[in-house]
Amino acid sequence: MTTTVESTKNHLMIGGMDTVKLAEQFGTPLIAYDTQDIVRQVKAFQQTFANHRIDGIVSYASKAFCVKGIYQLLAPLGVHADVVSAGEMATAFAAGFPASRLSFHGNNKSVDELTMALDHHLGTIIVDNFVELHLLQRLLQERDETIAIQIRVTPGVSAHTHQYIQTGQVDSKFGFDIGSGQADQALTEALADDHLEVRGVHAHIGSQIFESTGFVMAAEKLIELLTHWHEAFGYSAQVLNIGGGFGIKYVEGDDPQSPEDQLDTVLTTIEARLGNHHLEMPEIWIEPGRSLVGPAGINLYRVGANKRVPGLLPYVAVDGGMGDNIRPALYQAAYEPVLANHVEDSSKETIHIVGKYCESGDILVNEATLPVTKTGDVIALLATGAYGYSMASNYNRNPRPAVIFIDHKHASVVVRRETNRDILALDEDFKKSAAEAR
Ligand SMILES: Cc1ncc(COP(=O)(O)O)c(C=O)c1O
Ligand SMILES: N[C@@H](CCCC[NH3+])C(=O)O
Repeated sequence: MTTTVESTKNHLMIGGMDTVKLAEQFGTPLIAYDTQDIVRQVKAFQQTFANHRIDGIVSYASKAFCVKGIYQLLAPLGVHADVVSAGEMATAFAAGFPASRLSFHGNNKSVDELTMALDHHLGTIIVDNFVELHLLQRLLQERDETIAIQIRVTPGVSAHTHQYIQTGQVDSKFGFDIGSGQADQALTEALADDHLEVRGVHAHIGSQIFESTGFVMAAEKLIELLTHWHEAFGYSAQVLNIGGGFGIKYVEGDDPQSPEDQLDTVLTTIEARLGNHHLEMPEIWIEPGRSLVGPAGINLYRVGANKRVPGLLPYVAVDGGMGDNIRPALYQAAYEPVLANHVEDSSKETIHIVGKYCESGDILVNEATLPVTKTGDVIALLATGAYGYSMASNYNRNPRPAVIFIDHKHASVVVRRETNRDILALDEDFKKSAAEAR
């Protein structure tokens, strides 16, 4: 449990520290993570693999939250990570994360990005399509180098989740299609190229998945594919990568099967199906993003203005909003709010918690029932650790918040708060350049 309530002061605590004091010390909006919550979930995944005596790799999906600090937290735990851009790669390198434990994902990797990956001898490229495959082959041939790859396929499984975050169905921009023979073609071409070490197969079926059924179906499909590849091409995979997507609880009423329980069920299926087909157990990879960092993070805001119209729910505005958390506006995502400086009170009211951005849709929590709030109060949203800071923007030229890690009751800034100077850093002086051109 990341957050608790301190009973004398009635304050919300994270990782044993008072959120009201953190808000004062570091300013708001503020994103705070309980590092030990992340560590605990990594260990729960690793323990599940160990219980099955399966060689398992936990490869953190960096897109959920990508800053140097997270790589530095995860590296000593033996975790791998996947990156999807030069920027994520550069962040991992800057943090000292071993390149051999990075895999490179993406449906449109550029020449420059693939070159960067090869220059740094990345552990794995997860090949997504034929254009990329052929580009990679050309680059490797020019350099006369080899690299390990996994072949990403679309298993034809739609996870039961928001349509924008489903990826495993056949009609998807990601991965080689199985049914039309594309995946076979990709394998054949890759096996024929000495510059590629084909380690195995990858699939990712979606995100925020609450129960293991989709994973089980995808794993069954992948094992069918591996059986076919074994029979048709004599190919034995060393890696079976089932992607990420383990769901988390955001609000009361969300009741996901725990990520490690979902994994446990999938591993049991994999063991049984491989046995039926007399295939050796490959290394099993998972790519959790949200489940590692989501529950560990909270956002802290300070209450400013409010608007009260008789007969309507009050609007209570905080000093952040869609710039630091786009998920409510983008996916109608729901979050649990807490009045951090006065958690419990018998008198409560229902309000809209809104941000400060110039969009009517900038609503962080549509109907929140909280103790009555006043200007200067601190509101926390819980479980904001995934896809919050990583999808943050400078809309309305607002600076992005600071991010802190709470580690054994010590708070460290892992990303400093942006300033107007940071925001202006990329702007060029058009007036000057136009005058020079004349
Ligand atoms: C290929 C791949 N792996 C892993 C993830 C991480 O997903 P999640 O954060 O839901 O665990 C994603 C994002 O959905 C992804 O596209
Ligand atoms: N950004 C999404 C998840 C996308 C997963 C990326 N493959 C979210 O906030 O829920």
